[in-house]
Amino acid sequence: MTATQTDIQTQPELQTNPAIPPTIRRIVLTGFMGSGKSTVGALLAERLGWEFLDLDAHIEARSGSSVRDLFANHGEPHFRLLESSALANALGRRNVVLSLGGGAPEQLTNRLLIEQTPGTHTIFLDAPFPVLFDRCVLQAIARPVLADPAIAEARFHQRQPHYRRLARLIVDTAALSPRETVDLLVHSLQTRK
Ligand SMILES: Nc1ncnc2c1ncn2[C@@H]1O[C@H](COP(=O)(O)OP(=O)(O)OP(=O)(O)O)[C@@H](O)[C@H]1O
Ligand SMILES: O=C(O)C1=C[C@@H](O)[C@@H](O)[C@H](O)C1
Ligand SMILES: [Mg+2]
Repeated sequence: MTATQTDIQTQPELQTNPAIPPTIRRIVLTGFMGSGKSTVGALLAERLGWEFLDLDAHIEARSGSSVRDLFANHGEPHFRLLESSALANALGRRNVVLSLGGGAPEQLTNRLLIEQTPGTHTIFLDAPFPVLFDRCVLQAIARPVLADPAIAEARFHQRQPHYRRLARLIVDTAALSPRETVDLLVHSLQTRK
């Protein structure tokens, strides 16, 4: 553990409702499947006292179907249309931590929406593909895009530049727990000028 992480964990004032710059109106978490967007997003929202919105759950609520059924019954292109529409809707909210699906930044229109919505602070949760793959295998969540690991790894590499370009902050989560990742994010947000 680094000195910075130790310092963060021993500062009790960082634990609840930390003040972050008022110019940040929403935090968007991006990264590949298994990077922890949903897990970290929920914890971060709790720490900030903000709403948490998971884009996959938002799509499921709006369509009345699971992500798995949307892929299986209508195909990925249809899912991507619903994802773009749900994203546009979600970006209208303030004081929200929005966790994207891993593929949302593949679409140019989605990247433009994220970049051009004022007050949006995007954070890229990164880790090497094998780490992410192992995390996903341990979870009982259906991820259609992981069905063929070789294709999934190719998409991981294709997406990396998009994740990076969108991000104000990039965090390598490979050696961190979800809690340590949140501590790091809160500290970074608080010290942002
Ligand atoms: N440092 C970490 N940060 C976040 N999650 C971690 C970390 N280490 C291990 N994990 C675990 O990895 C899994 C990440 O799953 P999660 O569903 O949050 O990923 P995701 O990025 O939302 O994936 P998807 O794009 O498929 O929605 C969880 O089981 C979480 O506990
Ligand atoms: O990386 C992807 O393409 C996906 C990630 C998940 O969050 C879901 O949005 C869906 O399974 C597709
Ligand atoms: Mg998720």
